[in-house]
Amino acid sequence: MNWTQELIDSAIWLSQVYVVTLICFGLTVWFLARRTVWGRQFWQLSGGYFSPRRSWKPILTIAFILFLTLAGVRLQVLFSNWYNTMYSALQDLNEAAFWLAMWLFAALATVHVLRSLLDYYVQQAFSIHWRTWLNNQLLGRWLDRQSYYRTQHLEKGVDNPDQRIQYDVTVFVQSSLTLSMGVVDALVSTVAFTLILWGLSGPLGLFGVEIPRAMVFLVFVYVLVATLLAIRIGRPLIMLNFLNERFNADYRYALVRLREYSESIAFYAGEKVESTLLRGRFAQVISNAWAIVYRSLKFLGFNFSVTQAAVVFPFIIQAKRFFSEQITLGDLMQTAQAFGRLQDNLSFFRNAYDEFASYRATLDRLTGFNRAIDEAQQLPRPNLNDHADHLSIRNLTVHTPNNRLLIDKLDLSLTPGDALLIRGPSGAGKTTLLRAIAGLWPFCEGDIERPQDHLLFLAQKPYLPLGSLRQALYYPQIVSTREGLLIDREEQKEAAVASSGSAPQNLDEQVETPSTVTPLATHQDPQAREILEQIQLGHLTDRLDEVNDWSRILSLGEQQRLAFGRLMVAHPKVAFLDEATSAMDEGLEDAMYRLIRRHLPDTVLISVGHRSTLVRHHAKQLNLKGNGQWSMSNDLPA
Ligand SMILES: Nc1ncnc2c1ncn2[C@@H]1O[C@H](COP(=O)(O)OP(=O)(O)OP(=O)(O)O)[C@@H](O)[C@H]1O
Repeated sequence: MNWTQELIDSAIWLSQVYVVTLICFGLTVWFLARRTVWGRQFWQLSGGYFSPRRSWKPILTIAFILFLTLAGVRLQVLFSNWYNTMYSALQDLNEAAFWLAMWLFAALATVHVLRSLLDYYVQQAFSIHWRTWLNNQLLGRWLDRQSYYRTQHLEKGVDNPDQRIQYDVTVFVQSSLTLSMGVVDALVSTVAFTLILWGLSGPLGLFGVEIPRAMVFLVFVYVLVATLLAIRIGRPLIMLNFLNERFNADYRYALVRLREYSESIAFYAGEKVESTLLRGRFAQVISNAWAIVYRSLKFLGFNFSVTQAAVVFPFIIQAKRFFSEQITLGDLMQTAQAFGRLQDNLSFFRNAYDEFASYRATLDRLTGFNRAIDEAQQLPRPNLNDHADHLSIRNLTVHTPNNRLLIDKLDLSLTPGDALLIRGPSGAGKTTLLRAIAGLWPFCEGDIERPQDHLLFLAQKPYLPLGSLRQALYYPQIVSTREGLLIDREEQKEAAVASSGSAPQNLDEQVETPSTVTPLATHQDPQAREILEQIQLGHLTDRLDEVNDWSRILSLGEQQRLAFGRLMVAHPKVAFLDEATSAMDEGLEDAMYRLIRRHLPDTVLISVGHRSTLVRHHAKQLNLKGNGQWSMSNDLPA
């Protein structure tokens, strides 16, 4: 074999095959994206990423990855030829040729290692960019126009959105790449090794008929039959994998809720109920896992048998020609190697069926997620004019999701400095009215005028974000303190480096949790400290920059006072207080309302509450009856 010529041939082969593959790859993607369900799903999710109008980079990178994949195929062909050279040298007892083969191997192996590393790097970099783009897309859509909230009003909501955004995106990107490049690799290798095998195989007599180049035909028939059977056996795995993701996510969610509501559950001593629920969900996971095991046993058992039978097959067929000296030992070994490669390549489709099954399940989940967002955004909204600087409601009718009338044709107008108290029996629709004004409630019609950005809603249990107390106070404004998570990430990197020298131990201890992170430098911010004093949380001024789970540390009354602090920071034009003082004693409640009135004299206050002590802070009162009827009373003692 002339290895100098081989080098030139390889360059020519690579350039020709590259052009052909590039065209075929493009046409196939185009065809699949138009003609198959999953192709359309893929395009719906990622068409934007590959659009040249956005950037040429993704397409160019894919083209480069394709080139590296083909270079890999060519290297395998060269290795196959090398086997022939080496075994022939051994058979001829040609020492010089043997040592030359060793040098050749060193050169081929070096190129192989470099190509593999470059391929790994480019594929990973590409996946990370693609994943970042897709994550931003989904996250943007999920947060846009409150889809994360409104999807709960859909008839068929969306389960485990967290899993879909975090996990499925990663799997989708990785599998798209490995599957598509796997197919290219398998197809091109199939052609290349078929040609090698064609040159090496001879005729075979079967039932009195002589089949020329029998081995090539036999391997194709063999793998084709095996693939068809494997697809039949493996089909149920698609559904089982889909269910596996869902059941695991459901179980994880139940565990997260146990953590979130640990105190309430502990007070109720609700361990039995929780345990039943958790065990029930885990049982689902396990029974599905068994179903996967049994189905995989059949599937893998079949695959293993097919692969094992293929090991001796080429030797048996070529043995006669070898012993009659028609072919050399090198030829025999190359036949076995080429047959093995061909078998592997053709079997790619059979073996990858499993991965393709979960890939389709992932596609279903991601497109289902997108569809739910679209539907949520199409849910009706009241006519919201959010450019006004006052609050005015005309003809507002509010229903429950099952069409029970809550409020009928409400008219209301409030000017700066007004204070309105909404009262009524439980379930009358007080909170729902606030939801409607916020634009969150789809089941209402009418006209609402209100300011756009200067609204603040305080719920009975204020939401405290993850982070420092300062961030909780300024929420929803973004505060430029260093985030605990940032520090965490640095620490994780350090831990990863520290553990790289030895087997990782006690990673839990090496990576600290946010609550034990070194306290951040306290900001000398007089406003925040002053506000804390005014809302009677002066004892917390030195802990403003402590990152902690504040919703667990602060009592409900303290959290409600912190929410009043938010009002003072935000200076809203309209503030909604939904039972926002329920956990305070009457003295504190009075102090908080007076404080707000003193600091925000022009803010429109709309409170929801049952306590009669609230009446004195509100000159107007709206009474909801719960059956659509309502009444307004004005000029109560302020
Ligand atoms: N997401 C929902 N799906 C179905 N029904 C809902 C939903 N949200 C609220 N409702 C129903 O709408 C009605 C009004 O609820 P809302 O929370 O507004 O009452 P409320 O007057 O604030 O009561 P409370 O004083 O007890 O807080 C209730 O009957 C409630 O069950």
